[in-house]
Amino acid sequence: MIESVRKKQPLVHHITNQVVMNFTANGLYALGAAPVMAHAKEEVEEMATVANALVLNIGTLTAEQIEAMIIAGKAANRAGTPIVLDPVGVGATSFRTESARRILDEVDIQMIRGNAGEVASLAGITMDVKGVDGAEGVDGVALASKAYEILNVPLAITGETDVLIDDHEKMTISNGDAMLTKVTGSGCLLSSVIASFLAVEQTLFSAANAVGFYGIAAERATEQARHPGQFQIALLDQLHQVSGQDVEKHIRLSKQFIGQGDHV
Ligand SMILES: Nc1ncnc2c1ncn2[C@@H]1O[C@H](COP(=O)(O)OP(=O)(O)O)[C@@H](O)[C@H]1O
Ligand SMILES: Cc1ncsc1CCOP(=O)(O)O
Ligand SMILES: [Mg+2]
Repeated sequence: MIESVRKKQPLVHHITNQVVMNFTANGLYALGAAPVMAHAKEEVEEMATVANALVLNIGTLTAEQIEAMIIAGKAANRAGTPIVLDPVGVGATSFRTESARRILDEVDIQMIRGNAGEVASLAGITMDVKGVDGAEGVDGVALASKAYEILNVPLAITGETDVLIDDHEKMTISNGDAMLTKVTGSGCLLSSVIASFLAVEQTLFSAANAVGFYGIAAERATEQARHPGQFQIALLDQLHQVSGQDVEKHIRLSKQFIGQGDHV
């Protein structure tokens, strides 16, 4: 799958937060995609129409930016372009929670990627969320079915184990390294990596492949860099180097088929 991404070099339009813009752009260039950050209401419709995927990330949201996200989202929907929503910090403030829910009401989202605290809050499942980091000790695997039942949008809930869910399947992926939690933007970059893969193939397996690819890159990065600063750079280097064969060989993925009624 990563080889198809590198071949296609998908244009990934981002409306994203101010903290992670540079890191995200570098991460996408490193893996072989083409990022563009375009936020102005006056241009997002045009940009989303030509892009191969759209990322809506509410990390440093403003009222005007949410308007731009809805304009871009509707344009992407008209073009059949996949959209990933990163609900950064949902649950921490009511503005974040209400804005993310408004986006979900007005735009068809192909995948929500967030930590367990964010996804639970978005679904209205009670949890304690502070800032933009996940709630402590929350089991994403247990949360996934309940949250999917409520939100009815494919989910990637990340943490020590990542869980992806749609109508048909639930998948867990246990690649990655805790060092990812020491670098700001590691979740945001993953959302953009998923969007790059969905630009090539709009399936849950494609998103799972993106999560595995990213986790393997992080594992290799920690072999070279034991501290956060070096790790951030090593991660970019590994996103450039990990191959499709590496993913096939090292992905730790388990699948569970979902029959009728299993979500309940
Ligand atoms: N304890 C952990 N061990 C290994 N990987 C982790 C751990 N916590 C998070 N990750 C990985 O870090 C990346 C970002 O996930 P997460 O920290 O949940 O996002 P966010 O930064 O949005 O809170 C994902 O690839 C996830 O698998
Ligand atoms: C620290 C911070 N504050 C607002 S957005 C942001 C970045 C969050 O990035 P991530 O969720 O990927 O760690
Ligand atoms: Mg995040």
